[in-house]
Amino acid sequence: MTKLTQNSATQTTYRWPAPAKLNLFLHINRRRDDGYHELQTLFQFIDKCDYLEFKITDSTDIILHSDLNKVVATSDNLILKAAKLLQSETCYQGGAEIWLDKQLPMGGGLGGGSSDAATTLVALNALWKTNLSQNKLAALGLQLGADVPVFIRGFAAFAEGVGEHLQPVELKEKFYLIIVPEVHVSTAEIFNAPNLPRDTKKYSLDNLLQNPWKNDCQNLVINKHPQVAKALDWLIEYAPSRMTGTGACVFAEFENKQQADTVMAALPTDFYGFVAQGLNQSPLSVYLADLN
Ligand SMILES: C[C@@](CO)(OP(=O)(O)O)[C@H](O)COP(=O)(O)OP(=O)(O)OC[C@H]1O[C@@H](n2ccc(N)nc2=O)[C@H](O)[C@@H]1O
Ligand SMILES: Nc1ncnc2c1ncn2[C@@H]1O[C@H](COP(=O)(O)OP(=O)(O)O)[C@@H](O)[C@H]1O
Repeated sequence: MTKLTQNSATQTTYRWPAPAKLNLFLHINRRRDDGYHELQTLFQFIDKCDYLEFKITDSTDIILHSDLNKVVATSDNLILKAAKLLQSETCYQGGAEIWLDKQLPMGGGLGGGSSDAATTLVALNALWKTNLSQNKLAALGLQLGADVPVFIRGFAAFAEGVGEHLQPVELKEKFYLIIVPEVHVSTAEIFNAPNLPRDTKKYSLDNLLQNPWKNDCQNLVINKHPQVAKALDWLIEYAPSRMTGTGACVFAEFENKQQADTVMAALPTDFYGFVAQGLNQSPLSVYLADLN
């Protein structure tokens, strides 16, 4: 991975990865009084990432350079929210310029926005030398989204609660063919749907690992979005396949890269997809360890 790069302002900066995740299974156990849902889910990272570059500035402004500014309002951007949260929490007196190289599809259940937020917290904590512990960063991350803590912790994990109780797991690092249907699925809309199943029984991790894996949001999304159903129908002919998160991306799992590449070569031209490997350690935590 190239670490040093020349950004548009011709400064030499570091290129921090913000990897995607898959939910290898996703069970919804209960709706809490605050509207959030208790889940049991299995997170694994994949080796497909957004990349962020940071320059520390004397002014307190936080400036983001990205095409994303055209689609996501500045006030909603999780990168800016993360940087401002860290700044106010630590009373840091400077700011930052940030460059985002967006590679991950948005709203696909791959967690790109949450991962960008986590990388921003981890990178600025190092560059600003604000020295917050990982526990503190994960707690700040949770204020931004239920998925942010796993990206800060950096290990594949069995998650409970709303996604913040994390237990490390060693999984096979399989290869996945991921199809990105041309549809944006809103996480809030799925969780608010009256017919979402919300009563899957809680099981022990051992039990869950030994039984077939499923995603409780999948049927709802398939019924709403024929593009997701079509992608899954195609994939399932080749290998065990499911949806990640609240969709819309679907993935098939393979023991080796050659098998995944062979099916990828047969992908109909009206689908967009890519092959990625599952990772038990996040590229962000590998990167941080190499820097230190
Ligand atoms: C369900 C998951 C599984 O990974 O799906 P994806 O979003 O990646 O598809 C995540 O936990 C999502 O996490 P994240 O995307 O950070 O969600 P948040 O911004 O915290 O919440 C968005 C909305 O989803 C609902 N929500 C989210 C998480 C949760 N455990 N229960 C909920 O009910 C809430 O209505 C909330 O307003
Ligand atoms: N830096 C960011 N990257 C992607 N999406 C972002 C970002 N900041 C805010 N968002 C918002 O978060 C939503 C969900 O993004 P994303 O994490 O890609 O999807 P998902 O939660 O389905 O995995 C986007 O549709 C967008 O409105």
